[in-house]
Amino acid sequence: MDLFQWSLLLFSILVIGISLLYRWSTAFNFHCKMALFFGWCAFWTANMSIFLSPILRRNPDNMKLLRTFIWPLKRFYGIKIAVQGSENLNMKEPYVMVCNHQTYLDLLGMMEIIPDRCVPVAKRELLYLGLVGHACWLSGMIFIDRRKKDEAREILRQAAQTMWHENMRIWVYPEGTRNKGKTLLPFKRGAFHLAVQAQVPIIPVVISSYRDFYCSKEKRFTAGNLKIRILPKVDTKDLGPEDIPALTDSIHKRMQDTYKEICGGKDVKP
Ligand SMILES: CCCCCCCCCCCCCC(=O)SCCNC(=O)CCNC(=O)[C@H](O)C(C)(C)COP(=O)(O)OP(=O)(O)OC[C@H]1O[C@@H](n2cnc3c(N)ncnc32)[C@H](O)[C@@H]1OP(=O)(O)O
Ligand SMILES: CCCCCCCC/C=C\CCCCCCCC(=O)OC[C@@H](O)COP(=O)(O)O
Repeated sequence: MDLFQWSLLLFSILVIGISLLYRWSTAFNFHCKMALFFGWCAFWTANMSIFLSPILRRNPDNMKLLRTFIWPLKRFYGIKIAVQGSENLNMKEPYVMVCNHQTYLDLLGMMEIIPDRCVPVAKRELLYLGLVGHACWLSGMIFIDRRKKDEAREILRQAAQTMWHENMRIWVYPEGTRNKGKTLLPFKRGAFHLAVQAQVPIIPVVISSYRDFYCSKEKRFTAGNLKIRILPKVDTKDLGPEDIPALTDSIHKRMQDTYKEICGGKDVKP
């Protein structure tokens, strides 16, 4: 091989090496940040469960603790969260909040705006995460088994009865699961039945796409900006079960349009 061929070979090795290193370091960075996320949540919930359970009773007020624990995470990650429409939460009465669900990181956005005495509806599997589950239970979260649909509806019916009595707000991810698609999934009806049964307003919340700074498939997680838009309340007064399909569809459409708007006017991949 002459000098030119040697230098070509060396150059190719360098380019491949640097791009591999970059890929590995991006993936390494991603895994470290995700480990921090789960480790952080596990650490604080375990502390809450072990040290505070003797003095705490199951109460939605304990959500304040989870909210405080989570708060520093966005700083570590360099995620700037811009909230629009927070005035729409200035209500004393109970309400149901519905929000789109993309990744576990939605917890950061949720805890940024979740009002006092508001608890999420969560999948029952969370309860089985030991001390994490216990802390969630202590915070008054509502657990449903998504496979036992009748039981889930009954749990929500009971929640509807206690919302006024206990002055509670409830946060539901109406897509029912995390969604990495370009558009919102069709909504499950539980949140809307809940609001109609309790005769409380619904407040739609939309979180913008994470794709600029986070993608689990590409193992990419950098600093970035997130927008949260809280939409005006939708009244459910005098609505009955027959109105639920139309109510669900109209809120889905508003949230879908808002998602598109806050993601820069285009369908995007989170
Ligand atoms: C440091 C800090 C750490 C913090 C760590 C932890 C933080 C943790 C945060 C946790 C975040 C965790 C986040 C998570 O875990 S998200 C996952 C859990 N959450 C959900 O799944 C909520 C969304 N799901 C629903 O709302 C479903 O509807 C349910 C599960 C209730 C039923 O499922 P199903 O598949 O059956 O629902 P369908 O909508 O297709 O409806 C089918 C039919 O049933 C009718 N129907 C529906 N509902 C009701 C009702 N209530 N009363 C009377 N009827 C009702 C409906 O009209 C329809 O009938 P028709 O209209 O076609 O005739
Ligand atoms: C480096 C990995 C280490 C893993 C250690 C696991 C220990 C668990 C520690 C902390 C748990 C934090 C709990 C975060 C819960 C976020 C709730 C959530 O967003 O659940 C997803 C659910 O809405 C929908 O579930 P699916 O999309 O149907 O599934």
